[in-house]
Amino acid sequence: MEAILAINPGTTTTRCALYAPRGGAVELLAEETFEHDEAEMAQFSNIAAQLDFRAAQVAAFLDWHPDVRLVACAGRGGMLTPVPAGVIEVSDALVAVALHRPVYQHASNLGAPLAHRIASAQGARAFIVDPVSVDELAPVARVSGFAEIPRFSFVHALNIRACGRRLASDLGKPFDELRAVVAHLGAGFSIAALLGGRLVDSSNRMESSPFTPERAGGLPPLPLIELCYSGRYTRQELLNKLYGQGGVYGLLGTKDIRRVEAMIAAGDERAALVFEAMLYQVAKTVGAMASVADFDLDGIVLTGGLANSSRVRGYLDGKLARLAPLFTYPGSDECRALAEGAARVLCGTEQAMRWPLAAQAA
Ligand SMILES: Nc1ncnc2c1ncn2[C@@H]1O[C@H](COP(=O)(O)OP(=O)(O)O)[C@@H](O)[C@H]1O
Ligand SMILES: CCCC(=O)OP(=O)(O)O
Repeated sequence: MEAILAINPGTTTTRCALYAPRGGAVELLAEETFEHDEAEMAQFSNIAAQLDFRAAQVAAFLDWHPDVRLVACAGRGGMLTPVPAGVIEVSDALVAVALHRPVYQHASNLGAPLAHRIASAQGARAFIVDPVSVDELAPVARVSGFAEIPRFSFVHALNIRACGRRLASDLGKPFDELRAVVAHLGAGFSIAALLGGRLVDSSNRMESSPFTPERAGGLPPLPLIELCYSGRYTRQELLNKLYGQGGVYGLLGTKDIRRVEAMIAAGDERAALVFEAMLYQVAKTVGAMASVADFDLDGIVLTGGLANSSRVRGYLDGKLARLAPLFTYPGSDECRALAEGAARVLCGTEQAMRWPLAAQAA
């Protein structure tokens, strides 16, 4: 049976799924999540060094399904240089950038190399879809008050655009006419204004943004500069405090919001304050993105792991319901979104871009 393999490498997991293409849509055949504990990952000096380890797991997953013939592999795209939204065909040059010259280190940089390796072995095509380096910021959104550091985009483009498509379909509206704010609330958050199918502005984990279960979010710059020069921490220690060990983890010692809710239920007032502060910052950022849309919205979408929580939904509904109708699409089915991107290319409804993209080659 013909199938598309989707590969989503995350910090602590490698998710794989097989889908049968059905025109531009897909049907799930099988899925597997390989969990990687911290001790296991500590043996690798950097993300690129994890490639063989993760490739072996994806190969094992494929061995469990000998009846499928791959027509395409779609990997989650990484922290590349800025690209438009859409599907990009993976080439040797793209693999080299993702592995050796990414803009930042992130597990998603392995999506292109993994897809390319497996597709090449099976004579299939390899793609990445809506990588986290999608940058469709409007010119006005790029200007900061410091010429050397303009605003830029790193965003959960894959899930946010998939949610936009789903909202458009639920509202019976074309995607390219949709006006929405989508709040992706996972281990990291991205809150984006999606106007006419474009991510014209978004909060960015690298700059001012709400704190998350594991990321510190936007911090006052002057104390941060002082801390950088204080000698108290190495560069890597500070980076870890901002990404991975910041946010709720740094404040309460857990990244699991279900545990935080249990602490609140047991009467922990500090946990209640931190939980509220995180969502208060989310609501403020949704409001900012609503202003980008001139407060003229078809809907606000809550998605990602935190959207499973009725306490999270209740708080944000109380703050935001007057702005626009709220829609909840819990979790993030990124493997399906990857496979759907590949399926759209295979059936000819979307063209894959070639790397290097025209703007980069110029
Ligand atoms: N039912 C739930 N209630 C509250 N929080 C949840 C629930 N399910 C998942 N979460 C939280 O969502 C976060 C992970 O989100 P997820 O989108 O799965 O992560 P990732 O960004 O790694 O893909 C964790 O902080 C987790 O505790
Ligand atoms: C949006 C940048 C990529 C990112 O932070 O992804 P995760 O939250 O999935 O780690």
